[in-house]
Amino acid sequence: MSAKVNDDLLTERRKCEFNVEELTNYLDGGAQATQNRRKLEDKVLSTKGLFDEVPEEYLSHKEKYENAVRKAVVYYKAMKEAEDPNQTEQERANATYRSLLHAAVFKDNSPFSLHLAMFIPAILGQADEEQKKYWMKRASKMEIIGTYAQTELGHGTFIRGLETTATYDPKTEEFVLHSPTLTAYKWWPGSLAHTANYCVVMAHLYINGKSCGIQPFIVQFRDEETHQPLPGIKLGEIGAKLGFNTVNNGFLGFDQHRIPRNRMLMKNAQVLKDGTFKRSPNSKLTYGTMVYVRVVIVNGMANQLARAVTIAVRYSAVRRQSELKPDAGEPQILDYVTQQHKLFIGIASSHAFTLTAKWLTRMYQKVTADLEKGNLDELPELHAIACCLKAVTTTDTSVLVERSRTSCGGHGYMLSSNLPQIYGLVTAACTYEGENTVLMLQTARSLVKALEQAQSGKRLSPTMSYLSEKVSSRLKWDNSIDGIVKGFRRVAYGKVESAMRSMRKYVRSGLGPEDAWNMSSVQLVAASEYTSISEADIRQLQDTYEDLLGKIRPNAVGLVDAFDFRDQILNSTLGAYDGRVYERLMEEALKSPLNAEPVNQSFHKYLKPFMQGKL
Ligand SMILES: CCCCCCCCCC/C=C\CCCCCC(=O)SCCNC(=O)CCNC(=O)[C@H](O)C(C)(C)COP(=O)(O)OP(=O)(O)OC[C@H]1O[C@@H](n2cnc3c(N)ncnc32)[C@H](O)[C@@H]1OP(=O)(O)O
Ligand SMILES: Cc1cc2nc3c(=O)[nH]c(=O)nc-3n(C[C@H](O)[C@H](O)[C@H](O)COP(=O)(O)OP(=O)(O)OC[C@H]3O[C@@H](n4cnc5c(N)ncnc54)[C@H](O)[C@@H]3O)c2cc1C
Repeated sequence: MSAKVNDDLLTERRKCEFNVEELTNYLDGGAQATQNRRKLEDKVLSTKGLFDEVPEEYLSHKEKYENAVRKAVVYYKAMKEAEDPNQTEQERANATYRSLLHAAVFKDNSPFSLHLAMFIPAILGQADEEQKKYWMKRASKMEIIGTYAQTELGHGTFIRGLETTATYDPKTEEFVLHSPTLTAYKWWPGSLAHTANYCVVMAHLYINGKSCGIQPFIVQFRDEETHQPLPGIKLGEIGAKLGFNTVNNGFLGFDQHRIPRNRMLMKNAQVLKDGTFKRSPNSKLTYGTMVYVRVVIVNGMANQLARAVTIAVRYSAVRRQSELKPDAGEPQILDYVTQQHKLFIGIASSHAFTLTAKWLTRMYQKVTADLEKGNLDELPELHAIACCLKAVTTTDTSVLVERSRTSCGGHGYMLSSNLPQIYGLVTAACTYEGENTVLMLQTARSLVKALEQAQSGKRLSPTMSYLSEKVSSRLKWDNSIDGIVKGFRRVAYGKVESAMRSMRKYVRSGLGPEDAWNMSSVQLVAASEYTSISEADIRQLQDTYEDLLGKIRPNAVGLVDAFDFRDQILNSTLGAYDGRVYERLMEEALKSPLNAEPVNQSFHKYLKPFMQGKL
């Protein structure tokens, strides 16, 4: 018999003014997609051995990793078996697109995540047809496990500064991979330490002493039978982190490690047997895997933020605290407008990121299809947009997940709430796949170029067209959606124009272009994101905003129920559908190994002698 649902949550669900299932279907892309997703979740989550006997927060660093590998094997086998052969690739992708199935199994991400998130996309995007056929067969059947090894101890952002070398030896038709310094060691790649046995390595190619830029190489670094590191390979784990502690991030050093010529992924650039180098049509095509993951991250943020606000809103409907009016009893904390302010922006942002992710994915698919036909025209715009949206959505999600945590008081600080772990996952995304400041500056680079083109009368791409609109200096402000968008466009135009004016001022003062850029870089980053609008407008917007909070209030629980996360996926004492928060907090607390005995051995070993002055 299922546990009794909390009365306040029942009341909230009765008050909801819209059809929750309809919103769930919309988010999934239709009723059939909801059905597919739920069927997939039913199948996978009913698999034995997927969940932890002991909560992983009570395991050692080593036990956590070993437990995660145990679960990853079970999980990925269950996912493979659950796949519906009658579904199209697209339907299958949709079914997992919104599902955070892996989050039900891995609170801190999976030791296989890089295999799926980067190793396979790197092969798909960087291998020639023959290489793709061979490596995709092995990688998709999990015969090999891979990762993406680009970052080094000494370099992460500056790819052209990577020190790992790949020197072509035409006599043996091999590349010699070498880490000339400690800072050249690959450092950070997920799964690298003990899980994977192959990786795509980004290394500086040299032929006859001449630099041929950064190229991708597929490299085996562990024996497929014994899993021992191969000769000339130094491997290890980089240590405990804020989060991602079951992703097995590692380091790898090469000592004159030889690989055959056909291990350079040669879709874009090629090295012939005699060492002839055939350049890529655009050297930045080598960076293509990162563009893909930045697009995926936007959708991932939407899902993670939805998970956090579901937990915090349901908890806020159950938690009663303080007095809003004398003798009126303790209200639900969700009735405090400050609590609504903290949480409802998170609900709205998750929906905004979901829609943005769909739009960006379509743009990515179009540009990728054009690239296949040799048309690179829209690649710079895709890069600029992907940089901006990855940076903005990860920054906002980190802020909003942390706000969801602090809105739950002390219980939000419990690992059993799962809010700290979700924060650990999303805040990492502000750094990986391109540190956010660096990516915003890439976008700023495109904005400055676009404004210069607009000022010389050239047509701009759709996403930059706001820079060529002659925006009147006194825009008639109204708080309609259209009016607000126009306001933002005017602010955005002003930010770019001001940054550019600042750079020109520095150049006139005698600074070189690079120093002028650096001096203006705070403004340039601001030009790539949005900031405030003028004073007078704020009051009008504020009234509208507070009115909106009141309209959302009766639907808040319905809005998060519509995300349709199962309790296993929320994995939270505060966010379960039945709202039995206090019982769950106690159930989880009793699982602490410290509660196995009333008196811990440290009393007799240390405390008692200390308190009796004998230590
Ligand atoms: C798990 C829970 C969370 C849920 C989220 C879901 C996530 C899904 C998967 C998550 C799983 C695992 C997580 C771990 C994954 C993380 C893996 C990594 O971190 S891999 C390493 C990532 N590293 C980077 O991103 C490095 C960032 N640096 C760069 O990209 C480049 O160095 C640079 C772009 C900053 C500069 O490159 P550089 O060669 O120096 O170029 P210039 O600045 O000189 O010139 C810029 C010029 O080039 C164009 N350009 C740059 N990059 C690209 C590109 N990618 N595509 C196209 N064009 C590009 C740029 O537009 C400029 O053009 P101009 O015409 O000259 O202006
Ligand atoms: C959880 C996690 C997982 C990761 N997984 C992988 C992986 O699987 N594979 C992989 O290859 N890498 C991985 N990385 C590494 C990640 O890609 C790098 O950390 C990231 O690219 C940033 O590089 P960095 O750490 O060297 O920082 P740096 O590049 O040294 O940046 C440090 C600071 O300097 C600033 N800075 C740098 N350049 C500029 C500039 N031009 N203008 C202004 N400011 C600048 C940055 O904004 C930042 O604040 C992972 C990282 C994390 C945190």
